[in-house]
Amino acid sequence: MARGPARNLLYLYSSRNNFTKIRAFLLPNRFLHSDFSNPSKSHLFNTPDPKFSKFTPPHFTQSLNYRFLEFHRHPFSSIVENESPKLDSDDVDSISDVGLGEDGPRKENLEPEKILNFAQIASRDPVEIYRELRDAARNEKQSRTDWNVLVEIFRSFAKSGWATNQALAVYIGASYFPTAAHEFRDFFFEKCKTDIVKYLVSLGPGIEAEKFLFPIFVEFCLEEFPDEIKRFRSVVESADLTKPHTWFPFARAMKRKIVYHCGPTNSGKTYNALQRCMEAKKGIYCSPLRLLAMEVFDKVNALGVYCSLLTGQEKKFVPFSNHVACTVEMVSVDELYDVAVIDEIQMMADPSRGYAWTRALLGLKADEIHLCGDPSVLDIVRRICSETGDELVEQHYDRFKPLVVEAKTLLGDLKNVKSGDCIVAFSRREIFEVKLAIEKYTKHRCCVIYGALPPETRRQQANLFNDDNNDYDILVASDAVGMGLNLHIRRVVFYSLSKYNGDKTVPVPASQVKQIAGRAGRRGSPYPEGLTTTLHLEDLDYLIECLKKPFDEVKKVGLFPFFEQVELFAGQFSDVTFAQLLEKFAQNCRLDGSYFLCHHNHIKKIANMLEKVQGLSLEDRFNFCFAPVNIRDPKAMYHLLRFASSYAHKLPVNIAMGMPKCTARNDSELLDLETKHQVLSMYLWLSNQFEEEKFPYVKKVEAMAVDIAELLGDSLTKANWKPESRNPGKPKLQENEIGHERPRSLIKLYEQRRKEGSSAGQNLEKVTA
Ligand SMILES: Nc1ncnc2c1ncn2[C@@H]1O[C@H](COP(=O)(O)OP(=O)(O)OP(=O)(O)O)[C@@H](O)[C@H]1O
Ligand SMILES: [Mg+2]
Repeated sequence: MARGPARNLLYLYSSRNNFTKIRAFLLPNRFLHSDFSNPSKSHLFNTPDPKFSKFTPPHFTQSLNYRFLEFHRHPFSSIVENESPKLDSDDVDSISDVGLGEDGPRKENLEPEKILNFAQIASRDPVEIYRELRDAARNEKQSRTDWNVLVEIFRSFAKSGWATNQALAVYIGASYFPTAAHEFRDFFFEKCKTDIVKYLVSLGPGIEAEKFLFPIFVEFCLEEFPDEIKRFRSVVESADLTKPHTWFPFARAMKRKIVYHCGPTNSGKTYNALQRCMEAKKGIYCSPLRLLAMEVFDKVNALGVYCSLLTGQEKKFVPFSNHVACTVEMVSVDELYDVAVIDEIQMMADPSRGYAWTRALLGLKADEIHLCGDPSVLDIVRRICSETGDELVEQHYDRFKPLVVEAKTLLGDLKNVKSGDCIVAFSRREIFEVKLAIEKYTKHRCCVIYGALPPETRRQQANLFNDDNNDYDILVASDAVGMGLNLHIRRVVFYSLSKYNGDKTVPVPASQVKQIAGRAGRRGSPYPEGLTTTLHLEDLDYLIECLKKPFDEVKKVGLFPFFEQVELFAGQFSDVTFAQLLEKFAQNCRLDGSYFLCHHNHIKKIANMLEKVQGLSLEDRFNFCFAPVNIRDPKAMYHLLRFASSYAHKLPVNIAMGMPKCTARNDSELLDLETKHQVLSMYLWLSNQFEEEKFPYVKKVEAMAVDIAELLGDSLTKANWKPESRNPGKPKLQENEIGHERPRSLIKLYEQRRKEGSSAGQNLEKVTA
């Protein structure tokens, strides 16, 4: 296809290819982005080609090389990649010459000469445009209408998310961008030239104009703000979380084999991975929960393989053991293992704790690593393995027995519960309401499991439920039941399918519904075939929808900086609090496209509370902030503050907490026991993070924790009172007179209101207020 200058113009306004895309290879920066994101296609642009000669003046290549270096080194490659035009040879060949396209800027009625002029402006080197403006004596006069459009264009530029992101690439920070954009506007207004203004006006306010202005803006910034750029650059470089696989050179030096056991719940993933681990000379099992680490510790030892236990709270060293069961946060990336198991690998995407799984996968020094989990992170694990150079073997599993949905439901009446049922509710309050109602209106007795209970108590309740020789044949549980415990559940009944997320009540995500429902029917239990249903008929459709839904593919997994990285970053600032430092880190850190920075509001809340404690080093603060504490429980927070103060004053940290004498007689006594156990658990955790001599009461605290866990278990088996709320501000569900039936399905209301077109969150808040 012959391409003369006239045809080149038509390329610009092709109807099949949008304007941006085509303009992309006419402008140096766009050109570069293509080059950068897809080196294999770079020949399209780098080879001197007569067909583009009109748009590639000789100095262009020079300026391109310079930019290429800049962008190549810049940290936000993912941003640039996302923005890069996907231009390939087909794009060029398929450009039709039928006329103007829909996507172009207001060009429909432009005369050919104007198009030609604009094409020339669009294709000019921004460096040259910038210099021309800079060297101009003053602005050329513009019409009022054009001026007004120009003002709008610059207003939109200053607020542009796209430009703000792109500016990071040249180390103009997001907080500095508005100032820089403002100065740029003043500069432009002072020097503007009619042909450029006309071209901008033809584009109008929006992304097209922003993309045209941006490279000129960059030239302006490089010349005007070298100090700011330098400062921001060193801040950004010290918050570099890109290429996390390079943080573990020893693991990278190894030839590791990764085996991904991929499948739904109850399909034998953990069983098979553990078998392999037990056969190895030296193995480690990384658990998502303390409870599960304890289960594996017991199981492996019972099978005759010596195994130690390591969690934040306890270190049980078994003599001669070469195996260890630990919580994933505690895994050592220094020790060498033959086989490692990382359970529930999909937790890599957990907004708060994901970093611990990512670290284990990237950093473990093991010849063989077995990952167990659902398929949601399979793709990202493939990507990570191609970066790390590890071999990946995939083993896919199906459920031993399919999960059956009971369409009848409980018809809204808890009297229809049957032996072996697990009723799942999503708040402590609902759990106790359900227990109370079942025990009042039926002959069944209930065990309870929820997140605030110590693992020992959850286990005791699980054993009580699994044991056939007692009346405790119903389990009432929160989502804490979704992972870890070996439970003999015949049927999972969802009391509701909505959950308070700390802000508002929302439907429970499908992946969680699947995980919980999948607990019904376990191989080796008296009920190998699982059933699931809902209390209310109107929730059934949502349950079925969730179970049918394929697993969402995870696009990003969590990361969090090590202390050393935070320390390096802290060196850039003086006079900022630790919470502010974390905030700044989050604003400035650089991440590759497959990673996100884990939520750290919890850490910031503790950091703020500890701000008034003098004498803690940065490292002490960092460690205290990870303490396992319920930030919504003021008593627990008070004890943490007290521990940190004693530690800072170099005093022995004491527990100073009375021991309850008897089981709880009401809900507030039960809440008190829960808090007391959490405080003891926190003490033990801290004693493992800091020098033990600073926490001299570990033995006493361990004994107290065992006693309280027992008291909690005994209290729960007797509990027959109405629940209280630890957090009075939290929305409560409506209660009906007898307190065991919800009046209406929240999910149904949610769906209905969503159909009506208003926002789900607002609606549910109305329902739950
Ligand atoms: N080959 C096997 N022989 C005997 N028991 C098995 C076998 N495979 C699995 N089991 C038992 O089946 C149950 C479910 O297996 P496992 O815990 O490995 O499933 P999973 O896929 O990891 O489920 P989850 O997602 O719930 O963790 C366990 O009690 C396990 O001991
Ligand atoms: Mg498992």
